Amino acid sequence: MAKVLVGLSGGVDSSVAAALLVEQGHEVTGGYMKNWINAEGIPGDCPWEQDIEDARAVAKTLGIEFRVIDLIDAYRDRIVDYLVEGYRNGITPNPDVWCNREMKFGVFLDYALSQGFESVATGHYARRRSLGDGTAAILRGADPNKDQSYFLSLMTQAQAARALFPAGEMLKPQVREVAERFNLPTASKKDSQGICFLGQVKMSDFLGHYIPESPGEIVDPTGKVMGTHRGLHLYTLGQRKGHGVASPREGMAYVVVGKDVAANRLIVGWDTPESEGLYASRCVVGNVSTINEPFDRKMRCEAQPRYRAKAEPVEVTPREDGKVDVVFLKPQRALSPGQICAFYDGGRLMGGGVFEWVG
Ligand SMILES: Nc1ncnc2c1ncn2[C@@H]1O[C@H](COP(=O)(O)OP(=O)(O)OP(=O)(O)O)[C@@H](O)[C@H]1O
Repeated sequence: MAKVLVGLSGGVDSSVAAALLVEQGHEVTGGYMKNWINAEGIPGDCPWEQDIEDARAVAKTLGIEFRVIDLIDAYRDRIVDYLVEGYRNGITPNPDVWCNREMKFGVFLDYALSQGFESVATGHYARRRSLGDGTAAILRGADPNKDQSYFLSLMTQAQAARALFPAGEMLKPQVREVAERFNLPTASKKDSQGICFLGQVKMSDFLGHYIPESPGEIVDPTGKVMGTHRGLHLYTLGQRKGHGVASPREGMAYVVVGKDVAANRLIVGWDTPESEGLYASRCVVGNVSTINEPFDRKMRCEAQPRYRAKAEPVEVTPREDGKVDVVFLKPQRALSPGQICAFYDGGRLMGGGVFEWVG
């Protein structure tokens, strides 16, 4: 039996993770990470007060200790600044993936270890397997519709060794059943969506607080002016909606196919493999982190370029600078610098990195 700190977010998945650990006989404490409190004037819709109340009520029902841990400064430094800087520099950052590495299994895990806990548990839909030699592997969650292992792809072995994901062994309907069986006050709470601290607020409204708009022309690949954009940082390769260029007819959509930074022009084209710039097979992935084995030689595995994308066969070759060259056997749509590339060996998460160059 272990002393475990469970990240209680006020949602049903982490409530059930805590309940299962209590049932298994562990010594469990619930911890809410206070990351973001909608500071004055910054657009956001983080329901943190309600979430703390819900997390506290879950802990009470389970008869476990509950703590609120103030990580506001670390969150601003490690997640919000990274997000804003990323958009400012024209990349597409993924704060959810970094949050797991830097916050939940970063400063929150450090806090847990300093307080005598052995592990941090979360409600992620992923599975962890002890490999017997003190190391651990992370597998895709049992529920293929909910699998969240992609978000854990920048975790290190040291972090995986201390992690527990009890809800990831179940399907979502089973998680709701467990919540009802334990009479948890979150049993029928709606799942949260999008980037947690933004809630229903649009990313563009949030960014508007930090980055001024800088309008320019939207052009098609021949240079014909099609409209006006509000600032290149607000658009992502492959984006279909929100650029304001109407589709001429059913089945023909304009999507973002490129950015001409020097001329401050956004380029739109047809959503087809023939559109130059939209599909790519070769890329360089940096910030590489692996959970079990390093990429120390040329390897075949699968890579998942986005949360809801399919993992596709790739060849990975290590480079002198610590990054890896990745070649997708089939060209992929809209790979964008800043996004996370998660590597898998079948159902096992090997690690991940950040797309730095796509060609
Ligand atoms: N503010 C927080 N404090 C503590 N733990 C958190 C917090 N936010 C998220 N977590 C942990 O990280 C897990 C995954 O976070 P995510 O935001 O993806 O939640 P989710 O999938 O909606 O799960 P839940 O139903 O538990 O909210 C949660 O299940 C929880 O264990």
